[in-house]
Amino acid sequence: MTDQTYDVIVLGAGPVGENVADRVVKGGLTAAIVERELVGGECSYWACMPTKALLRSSAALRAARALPGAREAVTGDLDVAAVLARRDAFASNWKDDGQVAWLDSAGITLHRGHGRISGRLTVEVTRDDGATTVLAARHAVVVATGSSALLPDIPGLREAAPWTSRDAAAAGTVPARLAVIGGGVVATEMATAYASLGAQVTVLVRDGVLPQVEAFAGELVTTSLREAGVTVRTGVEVRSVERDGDGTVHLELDDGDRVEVDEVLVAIGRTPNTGDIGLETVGLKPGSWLTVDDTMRVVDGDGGLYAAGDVNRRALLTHQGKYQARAVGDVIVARAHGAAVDDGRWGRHVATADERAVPQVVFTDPEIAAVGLTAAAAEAAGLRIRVVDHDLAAVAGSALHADGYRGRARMVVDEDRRVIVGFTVAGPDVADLLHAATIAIVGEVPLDRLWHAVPAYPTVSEVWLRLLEAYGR
Ligand SMILES: Cc1cc2nc3c(=O)[nH]c(=O)nc-3n(C[C@H](O)[C@H](O)[C@H](O)COP(=O)(O)OP(=O)(O)OC[C@H]3O[C@@H](n4cnc5c(N)ncnc54)[C@H](O)[C@@H]3O)c2cc1C
Ligand SMILES: NC(=O)c1ccc[n+]([C@@H]2O[C@H](COP(=O)([O-])OP(=O)(O)OC[C@H]3O[C@@H](n4cnc5c(N)ncnc54)[C@H](O)[C@@H]3O)[C@@H](O)[C@H]2O)c1
Repeated sequence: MTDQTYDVIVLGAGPVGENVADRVVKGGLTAAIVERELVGGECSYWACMPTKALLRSSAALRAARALPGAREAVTGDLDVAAVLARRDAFASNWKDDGQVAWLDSAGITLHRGHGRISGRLTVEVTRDDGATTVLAARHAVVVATGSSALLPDIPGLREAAPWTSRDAAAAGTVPARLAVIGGGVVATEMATAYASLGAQVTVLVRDGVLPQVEAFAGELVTTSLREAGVTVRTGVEVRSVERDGDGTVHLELDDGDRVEVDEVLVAIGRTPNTGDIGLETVGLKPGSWLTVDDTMRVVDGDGGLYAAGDVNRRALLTHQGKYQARAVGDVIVARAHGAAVDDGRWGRHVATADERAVPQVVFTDPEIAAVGLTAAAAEAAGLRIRVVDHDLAAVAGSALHADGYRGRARMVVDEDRRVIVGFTVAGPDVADLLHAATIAIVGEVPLDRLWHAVPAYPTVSEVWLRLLEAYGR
């Protein structure tokens, strides 16, 4: 029996679910959103916001210490309690009143509880007290349930109560010794943060540091982590973990070494939140990532099922998930109204940029900002490329920005089309340089035209001119 009917039901009120619901309501449809924890999702309370708050104060301190005059004015160390308090504020003290008020103002109906699909266009919501409500959708059910930390099957690990990204983001105290398993984005950002907060950090990496980005960027981060006192061990696997009666965690490595710490953070990637959402009722496999077409409609679904954000594995980033949300919200509205669907390449109803133009900033020291393909990925994709590198320290704006500035930029050019397909820059405070590259890639701006986009002097952006000069005209 159906209790309530809406045009669209969104499962999960993370940043992506919220944006899907907002979009369909703006398009004239009704929407309900189902959330089992906090409205705002992982990003607001346990991921993007709190982790960036943990990193920001020490980055500002580093910047001041890199400048004569400012350096002399810094007379103390980082105030850890103040950093944690600012982090708490950025996580809204783990309360979602503000987000709930926003849902209200946007005309979206919130159903609190665990949502499960119970057949085509039907969702059952189970509240904490066990009461259930059955919701029906006229047009679409959108799964935006996100992802959770993946735990490897290392003997003793689960029993040792390891930290996941959630614990690292929300910790109330800083452990004296922290081991980090993994070398990706979470591992390097949290190693940077906790080292700055005073922990003795050991990073245990199976492969290389930040394997997803250009190798020079991972090398710069490794060097600076080591300079900050972090032990970075690459090419090691953790064999077993044990927490003893005193709370000390003992890790045994595959080379026989042992590491003793107070907490161990596992940061080896994500698993989709699809294990208990009723996928079996619509012929899909519980626990799997949801494969979608470019309009975010689930492949092998029932036609009314969509998936956006982390759960479809296209790009596990908030901004990219919200981009998908705009496309999927609009396409649901178009289909509901029988309007034309604009699903051609770069059309309104598709998320084409997911393919080859995903921007990401890693907030380590130095920051890494990258968009599009790495040189290796471009070659693997069969492109005929030319790689152009430039030393970021050799740009007037960088030299002014900080003494001893270290950094590097790379552009990857598709030689057949003479357009940029990849851009990576590593250096202090480079995050906001990235959008220019994203525009160049998405706009497929010809290199000959880029010469007319003149970077202001003396800014770090002048690296664009240096890269073009190195490429030649
Ligand atoms: C430590 C860390 C730092 C990060 N930093 C950044 C960053 O700086 N920038 C960036 O772009 N990305 C960052 N990310 C990635 C970013 O957090 C995710 O890409 C983003 O949160 C995905 O949004 P989402 O809405 O798809 O999922 P989520 O944010 O995970 O939201 C999903 C929501 O669905 C709810 N839910 C799940 N199952 C059910 C169910 N059955 N019923 C009801 N509700 C359900 C959950 O409770 C949750 O609220 C970071 C990730 C981590 C782990
Ligand atoms: N600033 C940001 O934009 C930001 C920050 C944090 C996280 N995120 C997103 O969150 C997602 C999750 O981040 P993450 O760091 O957990 O994953 P990741 O995919 O970035 O890195 C995982 C790392 O773990 C290693 N690994 C995998 N399996 C392993 C195993 N069994 N043992 C040891 N090492 C193993 C991999 O080689 C890789 O280095 C990413 O997709 C990332 O984009 C984004």
